[in-house]
Amino acid sequence: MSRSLRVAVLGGGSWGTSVAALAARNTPTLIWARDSATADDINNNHRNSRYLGDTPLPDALRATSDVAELADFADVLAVGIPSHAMRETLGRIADELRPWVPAISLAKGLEPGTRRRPTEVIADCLPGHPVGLLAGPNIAGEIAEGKAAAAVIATKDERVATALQPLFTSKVFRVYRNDDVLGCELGGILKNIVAIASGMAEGLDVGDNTRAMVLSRGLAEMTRLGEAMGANPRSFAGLTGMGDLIATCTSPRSRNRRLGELLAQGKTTTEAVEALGQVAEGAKTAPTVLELATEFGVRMPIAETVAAVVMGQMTPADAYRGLRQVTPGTETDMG
Ligand SMILES: NC(=O)C1=CN([C@@H]2O[C@H](COP(=O)(O)OP(=O)(O)OC[C@H]3O[C@@H](n4cnc5c(N)ncnc54)[C@H](OP(=O)(O)O)[C@@H]3O)[C@@H](O)[C@H]2O)C=CC1
Ligand SMILES: O=C(CO)COP(=O)(O)O
Repeated sequence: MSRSLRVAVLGGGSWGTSVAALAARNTPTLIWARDSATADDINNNHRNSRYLGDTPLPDALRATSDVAELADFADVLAVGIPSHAMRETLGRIADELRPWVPAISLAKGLEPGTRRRPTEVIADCLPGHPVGLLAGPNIAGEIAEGKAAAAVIATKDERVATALQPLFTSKVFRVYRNDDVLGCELGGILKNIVAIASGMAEGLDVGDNTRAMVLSRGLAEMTRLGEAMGANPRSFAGLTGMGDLIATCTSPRSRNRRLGELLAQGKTTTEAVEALGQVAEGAKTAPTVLELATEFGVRMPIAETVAAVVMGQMTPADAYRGLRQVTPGTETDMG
């Protein structure tokens, strides 16, 4: 009988660790954290105290801060590095990986400067490797605590998706397949921007009706951009679109939503990011998405407004005054 596929996770933050914990319950799993103290904490205490507090991790999960050891171990690579640092980190492992190893992105942001999606960055850095992503409404702390959820593995290759599905599945974590990589990836990336708007709504106490408007119209502009870029609009109604939008916009544990709240309290973006101590991809992604919107000729008033706030060009209160002033078109045209 062939041995089970070994999962290597690049990135020892909250999501990389939570995904590694899922995999470690099914198959041998090794996680790489650049900070050796994090690797030691996982190996010795079965915790990642910095990112997941006291939540216990499986005893079987092993950690390293040596990329070569991770590359040597990998039958499957899951990449849990924030988008802005993914290229540099993959560059350290690219030559060491066996060429057939599939690489699955866990990230939900665009690379600043290039506007490339994480799966595109992976394809640039690991040419020839099967590429895909895992996404959905998955607030890391909840997954690590064993709360029930579902996600999607998106790849173009059905056989790869089918091989990967059981590695991350548990009794309480259901993994679907979708071949619309673009749509699934954009859902996770774009919802972070709407989550910042939702956090600002919370901080400004504008009310639940206003927040529902922002979520619905946010989903409309996410879908509009996705469709213009060639994604399947139905993906935006699924787990990686509406599902993740609802989780991130409503969860007090979402970093993007918290960023919005901090901005509404009068913090600058730099102060808010520092106060979070964890990545909130929407802050860098919002201005980058506007470049895509221009390229594809799509109107994105919510992204425009969030970008103006994170760049310090508008206050959250003015943003909400502005959003209320958008001239409504036909709803189903998503205008
Ligand atoms: N947390 C969540 O609920 C979810 C997050 N995601 C996505 O997962 C991705 C990873 O985020 P997440 O784990 O949450 O982030 P965290 O902020 O929890 O952790 C970030 C991790 O990335 C590492 N890192 C940061 N900069 C670099 C760098 N320059 N080189 C190498 N490593 C670096 C950090 O290392 P160090 O500790 O040494 O700084 C840390 O291990 C993001 O794209 C996020 O949107 C997706 C689904 C759920
Ligand atoms: O993507 C997420 C949940 O699916 C996590 O969102 P935050 O990065 O806002 O915490």
